[in-house]
Amino acid sequence: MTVSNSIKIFRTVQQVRQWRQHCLLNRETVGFIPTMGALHDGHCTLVNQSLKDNDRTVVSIFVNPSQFAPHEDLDAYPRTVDTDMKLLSQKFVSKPVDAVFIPKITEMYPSGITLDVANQRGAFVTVHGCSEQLEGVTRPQFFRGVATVVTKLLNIVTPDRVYFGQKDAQQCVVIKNLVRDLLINTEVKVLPTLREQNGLAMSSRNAYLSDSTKQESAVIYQGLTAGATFYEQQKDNGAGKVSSAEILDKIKKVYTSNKDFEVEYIAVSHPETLDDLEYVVPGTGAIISTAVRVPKEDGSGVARLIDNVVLV
Ligand SMILES: Nc1ncnc2c1ncn2[C@@H]1O[C@H](COP(=O)(O)OP(=O)(O)OP(=O)(O)O)[C@@H](O)[C@H]1O
Ligand SMILES: CC(C)(CO)[C@@H](O)C(=O)[O-]
Ligand code: BAL
Repeated sequence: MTVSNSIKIFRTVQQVRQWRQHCLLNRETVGFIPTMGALHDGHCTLVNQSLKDNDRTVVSIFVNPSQFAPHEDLDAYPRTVDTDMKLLSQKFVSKPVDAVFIPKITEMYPSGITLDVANQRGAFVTVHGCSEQLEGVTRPQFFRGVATVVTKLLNIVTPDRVYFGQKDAQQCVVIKNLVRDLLINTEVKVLPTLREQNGLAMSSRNAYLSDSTKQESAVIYQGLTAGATFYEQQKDNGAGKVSSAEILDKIKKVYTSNKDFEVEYIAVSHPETLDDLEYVVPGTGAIISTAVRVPKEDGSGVARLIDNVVLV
């Protein structure tokens, strides 16, 4: 166990468990933020909330292979541990995070792992619902991989509270389901999406984009906002329910303005089950979510950006 600027860096499960045991003996609550690194201000809002809510805060940085399909960007995914550590030591002036867990793949997957979607050795936690919708259509391995790694991480850290971002809305639903279904004694907190000034959701994958594409990608949130504004207007006019087709229409009109972007899906879904909704009923609300493929700066293909807005 090494200490850097008072932040403990753990590489093994055993080290985290010892530390957690210590917190328990001292009756200290623990907040946990799982990440894949390449930290940005969106991650920092999760960390800040944990620092406020808990006596101790631990962040994990682990690019989890089992949630990537073989053709996805596992190798290219930004790995910036040194910068991440600087940010975690400098950004939070009142109180730094207590610990960072940076395991190797073998530490997290002691029986090995294969990335073959049909036979995912090592990724075995399935969560009912959600896996065949939205993100699950294009990334069938994603939810099994996320559910597996988050279960492992929660088993290791056993935090009082765990923090996720609304940007990954479907992931949040999957994790809430798994915490409930596997009777895990941790409170799941979901915090709002932090955005760039132009509205683009902050994301580690934004590092793939040129400045001009980042500017143009503002259209993603503009479209979602057009849908949300239409919904609010209908609601204000006293509509008992609002047609999803009409909401989608407003969004699509905005999206046609950019021909280089390929819209993978736009969906109006139930906020808890993520089932497709024909109508949105005020009070129950909905999530409008989207995935858009935009050109990468280095010409090596496309980056897949996801975003969503919540209707109430
Ligand atoms: N803009 C944001 N606002 C709030 N939370 C965020 C934001 N971006 C990511 N998070 C949350 O941070 C946690 C760790 O996410 P991750 O490390 O995958 O970063 P990311 O920016 O989502 O990366 P990616 O580009 O791979 O989607 C997740 O719970 C995620 O939802
Ligand atoms: C939750 C998570 C850390 C699991 O690898 C990842 O999916 C992420 O960063 O959103
Ligand atoms: N933040 C989601 C992680 C992923 O896209 O793999």
